[in-house]
Amino acid sequence: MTPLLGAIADDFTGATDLAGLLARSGARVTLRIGVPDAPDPDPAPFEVIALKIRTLPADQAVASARAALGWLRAAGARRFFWKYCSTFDSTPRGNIGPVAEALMTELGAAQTIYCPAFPENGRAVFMGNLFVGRQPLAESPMKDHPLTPMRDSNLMRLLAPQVRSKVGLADRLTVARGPEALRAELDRLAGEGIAHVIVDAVADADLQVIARACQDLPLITGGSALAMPLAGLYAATGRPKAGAGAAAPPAPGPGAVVLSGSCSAMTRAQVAAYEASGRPALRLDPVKLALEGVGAALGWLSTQDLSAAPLIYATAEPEAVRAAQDRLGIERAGAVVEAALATLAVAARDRGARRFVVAGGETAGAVTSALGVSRLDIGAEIAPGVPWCYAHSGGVAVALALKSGNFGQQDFFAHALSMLEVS
Ligand SMILES: Nc1ncnc2c1ncn2[C@@H]1O[C@H](COP(=O)(O)OP(=O)(O)OP(=O)(O)O)[C@@H](O)[C@H]1O
Ligand SMILES: O=C(O)[C@@H](O)C(=O)CO
Repeated sequence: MTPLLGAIADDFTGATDLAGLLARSGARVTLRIGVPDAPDPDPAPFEVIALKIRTLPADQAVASARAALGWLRAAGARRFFWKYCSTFDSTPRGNIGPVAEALMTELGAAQTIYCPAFPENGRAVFMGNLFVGRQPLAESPMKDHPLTPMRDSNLMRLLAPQVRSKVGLADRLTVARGPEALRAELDRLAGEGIAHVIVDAVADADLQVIARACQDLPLITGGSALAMPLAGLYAATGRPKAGAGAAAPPAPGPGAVVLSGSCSAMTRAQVAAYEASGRPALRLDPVKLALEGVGAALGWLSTQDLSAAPLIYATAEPEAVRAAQDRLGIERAGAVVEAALATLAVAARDRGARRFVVAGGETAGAVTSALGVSRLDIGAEIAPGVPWCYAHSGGVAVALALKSGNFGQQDFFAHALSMLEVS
């Protein structure tokens, strides 16, 4: 069937987040890692392409997003979703705005909306300002993110330098008046030449209103949560459902590994809880990795019983991250960690690991690429925005939980693994 929605995600955990919430509609969701080389004769109702473009130079990000759009259009999609982080992570120059503007041009769209709100995970947009729980974004732990530190909470100010056309706001007071009022406000703003509209949302009911008002736009942009009511609306358009939403696990075997390159506050708590529960764990030091390579970590892994699901992490407090970045540079510090975790993932698979819990979007991108995964089927949700995903890697069936840095409860790693426990 032709896809009801074609989505492009700027990182891999973001893509599984989106795919998991689309799957709540009950319709089949296929997640492609990167732009497929060939068309698929049987695309799913919801097609998601995962890119790793959040921190790339804007021209490269735009080129990848255009290629993804081309594939989705060729598959028959006519409505599109540009998914970025619920904490609006971007470099100062992009890539949220440049990609949105490029997709708008391709689609002939005069206006689009931006709504990163994800109420279930504590992300709310009010008067154009993004909150993480009760904290403004710039006062939340996101201010210390290793690659995209967010030091402003105002989405208009963040977006304006990233786009050529004018940025405006449809605020909560308008959203509270319902879909028709929001539609009228978007038309009024369009009349003023405003192409990029931040839309407030603090609760799921707001997302329902926004979805109803905007469902016919060729391009919608936002966090994953807005796609959830959209999926419900599109899936209810009377087309047959192509298969059930959640895929079944492929009996992945007892070996497991947890790999964490996320330094978010929630991941730090999850790493600490997992280690405290007595699981084997190895901490990676980026400076040591840069000087000595990954050999010692591979040696450690080779001695581990993978049925105990060992943890390997570079996760560290902001001061330690800054110290590594001062020594190596921001990019190199991230890259050595990503490369090491990717190598360790392949080594773990070759020793029998079949379940992989991976924390961090950039990290997940590096790991899935190294595992040679090109397509994921979406399974049961472990936590809001984190489903188990099933794939093939090196000829074997594997299960992957790609966890966004800030998602999940403290016991996430053990909880995820227990869902696919093999006796
Ligand atoms: N100790 C460290 N020092 C410096 N950089 C690190 C360290 N540990 C991890 N990193 C890098 O920090 C980056 C973390 O980004 P990543 O996207 O993986 O996590 P996240 O941003 O918390 O997750 P998400 O994007 O899903 O919210 C990666 O590039 C990783 O390699
Ligand atoms: O939207 C989110 O918060 C996540 O899906 C994400 O993009 C993390 O990288």
